[in-house]
Amino acid sequence: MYYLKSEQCFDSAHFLADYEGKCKNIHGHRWRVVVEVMSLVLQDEKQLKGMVVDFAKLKQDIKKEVDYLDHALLIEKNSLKITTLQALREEGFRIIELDFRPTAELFARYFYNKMVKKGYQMKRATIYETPNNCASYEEDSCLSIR
Ligand SMILES: Nc1nc2c(c(=O)[nH]1)N=C([C@H](O)[C@H](O)COP(=O)(O)OP(=O)(O)OP(=O)(O)O)CN2
Ligand SMILES: [Zn+2]
Repeated sequence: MYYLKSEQCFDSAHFLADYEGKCKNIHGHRWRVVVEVMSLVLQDEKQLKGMVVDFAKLKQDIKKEVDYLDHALLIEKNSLKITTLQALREEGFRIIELDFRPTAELFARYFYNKMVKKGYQMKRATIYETPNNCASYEEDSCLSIR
């Protein structure tokens, strides 16, 4: 099996609703997204010969997803009062509502699934919330413990 690893970063704010502690406040992170793809075979065509995928394409595909979340306030749907959300939007802030709690674990699953939808065979997606803390999502190991 061949494995490729590529990473991108984005800077965004979030908060954890229903969290007792400092992370209930709006705060920012430089989120580091590390994507690992895999393949049993390598390509055979001239330009891509000997590659799983061109790093340039992999990088571009990750960057597209990461850029969507960049410089925004990432909120879990229904975690702010409608009037608060409206007021923030009226101020012109970029707000992205997510249908999940914006934790590192769930962002890892989010990026994993985004890359699967683009046709990649995923090994793992890892999200660093801080330089010291990260969460990973993968599905292979889940299958083997069923
Ligand atoms: N399992 C998880 N735990 C926590 C998450 C998470 O996504 N998954 N997220 C948070 C908060 O978002 C918080 O910003 C992280 O807080 P903390 O670990 O305390 O980070 P610091 O800013 O203090 O950075 P360090 O580099 O670790 O000092 C909380 N928990
Ligand atoms: Zn945080």
